[in-house]
Amino acid sequence: MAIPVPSPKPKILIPEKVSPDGLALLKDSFEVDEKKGLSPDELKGIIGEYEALIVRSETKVTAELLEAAKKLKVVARAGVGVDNVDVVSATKYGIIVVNSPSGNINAAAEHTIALMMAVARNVGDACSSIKSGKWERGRLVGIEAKGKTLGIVGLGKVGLTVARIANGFGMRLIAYDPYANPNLAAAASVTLKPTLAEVQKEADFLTLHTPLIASTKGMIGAAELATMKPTARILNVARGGMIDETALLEALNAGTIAGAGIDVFTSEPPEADSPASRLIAHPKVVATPHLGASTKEAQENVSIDVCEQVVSILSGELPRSAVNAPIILPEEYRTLQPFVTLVEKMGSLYTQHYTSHLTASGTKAKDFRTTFDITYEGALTNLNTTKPLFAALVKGLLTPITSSDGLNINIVNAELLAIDRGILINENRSRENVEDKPYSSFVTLRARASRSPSHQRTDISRSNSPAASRALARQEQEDQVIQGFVSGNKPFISRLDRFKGEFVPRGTLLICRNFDSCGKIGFVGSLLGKAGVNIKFMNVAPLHEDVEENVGDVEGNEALMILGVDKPVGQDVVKGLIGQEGVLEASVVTL
Ligand SMILES: NC(=O)c1ccc[n+]([C@@H]2O[C@H](COP(=O)([O-])OP(=O)(O)OC[C@H]3O[C@@H](n4cnc5c(N)ncnc54)[C@H](O)[C@@H]3O)[C@@H](O)[C@H]2O)c1
Ligand SMILES: O=C(O)[C@H](O)COP(=O)(O)O
Repeated sequence: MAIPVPSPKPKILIPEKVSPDGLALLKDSFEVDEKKGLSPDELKGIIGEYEALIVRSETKVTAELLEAAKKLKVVARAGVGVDNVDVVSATKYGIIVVNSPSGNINAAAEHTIALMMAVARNVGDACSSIKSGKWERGRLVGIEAKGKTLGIVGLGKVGLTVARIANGFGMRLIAYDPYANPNLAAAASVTLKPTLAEVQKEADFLTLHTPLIASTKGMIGAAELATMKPTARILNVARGGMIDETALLEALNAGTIAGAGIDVFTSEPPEADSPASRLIAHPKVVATPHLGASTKEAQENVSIDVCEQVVSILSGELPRSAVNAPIILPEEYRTLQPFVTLVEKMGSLYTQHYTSHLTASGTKAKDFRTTFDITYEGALTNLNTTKPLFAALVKGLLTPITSSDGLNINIVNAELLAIDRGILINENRSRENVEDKPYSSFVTLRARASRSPSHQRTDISRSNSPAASRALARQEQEDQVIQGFVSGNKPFISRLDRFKGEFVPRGTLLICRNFDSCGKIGFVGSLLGKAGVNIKFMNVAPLHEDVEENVGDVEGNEALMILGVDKPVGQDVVKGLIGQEGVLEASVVTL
């Protein structure tokens, strides 16, 4: 009689130090190999045997490694940041990437407070001094946190936790975060300021808690440091690259900044003789080697969180925090995919356009609102569920302002994430006849100027009285509106703000509001040409008829110019456009 050969257990590779608490969940059903210190070539040589890979921030999960990982189903990051994982390649190979977005929040917040107190009381300098046999009580007098102003940049999960702890120290709390939930800020006694400049100017301690994204890269440079108090101290437990390390070094040397507490660096570990390594050596700096998440408790949390998800995936179930999770289930794919793409692009266009446009006064107008109506018309009203569209909208709205690390939006968690951010989305279906339009379904996204109930607008629009018509015109002026449709499986935007005009939401777009008169196109084209930017297509959108009918002549001669360009347009070029030749406002978006 043939003896059945037991099928081998699936294998899991762990090339870094991950807490054993999570690994214990794996050991019965899987073969768990903990192999530290592998070179990239050694890792590539063995990865083909494994179905799961669990890493922290040190293992580089490259496209080359993933290509060799023929059996791999999941890469689990025991922490938040997936900067070390090539997520695009993982998605291409059908490998799910999961992380633990909240397991180390408290650890990062407490580490920030540890650095703040160490910098306030010269703990680093005092420790080196006493260890070298000195007794320098006079030189090492510090300051107290009580009564001082803590400026928080980025009031998300870690920023809010820092605020709550610092509140207990009796500090005054101010923050800059254009997308923060005002209710959560108020509950933590934090006053939100409209600009980073105000926070910089008032802060005795300035602490950074944003993701590293285009808008935060180098956000604290020489100009920003120059506006801070010379007694101010600066803290970074978020990501290297947000503070210009050379500028900070110069400010510390010049005595225009009093100290710094730094856990993260542009390059880790920092190269010898780099600005980062000179900062680390500076007596006014307390530095730690990316230890924000390195507590026993946080490591237990993240390890259990990701190991549970590895078990789910290897058992054929959906994980709770997949970085590259699908928004749509396979059976819905065919009908919904083009609309999911459209709605996600509308959300992303909303956030980028309304929070990055430069106006004639030269100031950046951040106008991110939190109450939205999304209306599905035509064939879309017959859908069984709009959950994927809702998730796509939340993803579109939030992705431009969050790094891929922290935000894994899918149909399961979209509503919760929106609520966390204080975002209210009313979904409506309208059976209005769209047969006269060149498409069968379209979607309207309306960000309300105030939290007025969604039915109010319908009531106004049904009335024919002049007063109601004026009220409608006012609302049209104040609401921010984006409308789109799908034709031939391709998404189109048909209205942006008060302007109608069809364009494909893809690539980099320069969007200018200008007086509708001759010469604009030539002017913008020549400025872009000088900057080496090529125009791929352009579209002029006049005022939308709803607005035109009701507003009269006041702004009737304005139009929107949308230019598809072949590369990003620098802020200096955008600034050069505004106020010239009737260009009133401009924004650059990448979709
Ligand atoms: N040092 C460590 O070991 C460690 C540990 C955990 C987290 N982190 C890092 O800490 C940072 C914060 O993490 P989190 O979990 O609180 O993230 P989060 O997404 O919860 O919060 C980030 C906040 O930044 C805000 N923001 C985005 N762009 C902004 C801008 N231009 N200006 C001002 N605010 C802006 C967002 O609105 C959000 O509220 C991340 O960079 C994360 O990678 C580091
Ligand atoms: O992204 C994170 O979770 C933190 O930066 C911690 O990274 P680590 O797991 O390498 O300590």
